[in-house]
Amino acid sequence: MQLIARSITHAYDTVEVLSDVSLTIGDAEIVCVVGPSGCGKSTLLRLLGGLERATSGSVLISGSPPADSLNPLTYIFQDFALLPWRTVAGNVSLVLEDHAMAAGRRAAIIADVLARTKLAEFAAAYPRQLSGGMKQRVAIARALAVNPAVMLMDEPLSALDSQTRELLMDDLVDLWTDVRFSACYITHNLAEAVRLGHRIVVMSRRPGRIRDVVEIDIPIAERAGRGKELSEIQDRLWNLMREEARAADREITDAA
Ligand SMILES: Nc1ncnc2c1ncn2[C@@H]1O[C@H](COP(=O)(O)OP(=O)(O)OP(=O)(O)O)[C@@H](O)[C@H]1O
Repeated sequence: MQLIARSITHAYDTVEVLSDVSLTIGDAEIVCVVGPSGCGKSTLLRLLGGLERATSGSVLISGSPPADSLNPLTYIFQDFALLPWRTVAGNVSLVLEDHAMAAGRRAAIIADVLARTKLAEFAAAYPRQLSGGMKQRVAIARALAVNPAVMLMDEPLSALDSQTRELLMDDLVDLWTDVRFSACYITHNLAEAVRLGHRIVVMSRRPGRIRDVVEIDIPIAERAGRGKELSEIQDRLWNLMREEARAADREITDAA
């Protein structure tokens, strides 16, 4: 299945936030979106997921989601969005409870995604007992439970400290190698983008337009050992973004 944004323009009242954005998230592809603060990245993700409707342009799905997909699109947020009164297994179960299925199948799905996210031993724990990294792994497990065609990830690692972020990036690489999920992955962090993205979409400042798309042809599983090449790509991205980021920063400061 492909998720396609076709010439999206979006405004809130008179403020144009996105302008003529077209992009495709293909099968088994992680597309990272980077750009200065306020350029409309989260808005783009909400439009892709159908939470809001674009002022003009359209979001299309081409092809079929996996046969056993319960939800073609699912979100992963920065703040994990877990229910504190439910256990780890209970939080994952939540997304399955709207779907008619035998209790045995539900339990099997939960066990499978907890194993994939290395949380099997923590099934009975509550979110307050978990570190930030583990909480985000629960959110990832919950997203995987519906076997989505595309995961919509809004800065999923940015609430975590840098060591935890590194560990979770390794986990995401392992997971992708195992499951080959597709994702639109919003981030401020260029190191994350070059580690995880097959393609990196660089946005201009608001109204966000696509300034450039950088493809990385190093296999994701090999990137941990290719630091020099990744850092060159990161420099290239930063050169594309620097002036836009500076201008966006001045804009926000001026408005304060
Ligand atoms: N529901 C809304 N109503 C009005 N304005 C909004 C709404 N959501 C976002 N905006 C405005 O749209 C612009 C883009 O916001 P958005 O959160 O999409 O940007 P972003 O690139 O994700 O920002 P950041 O990188 O800081 O998270 C901002 O100026 C924001 O204030």
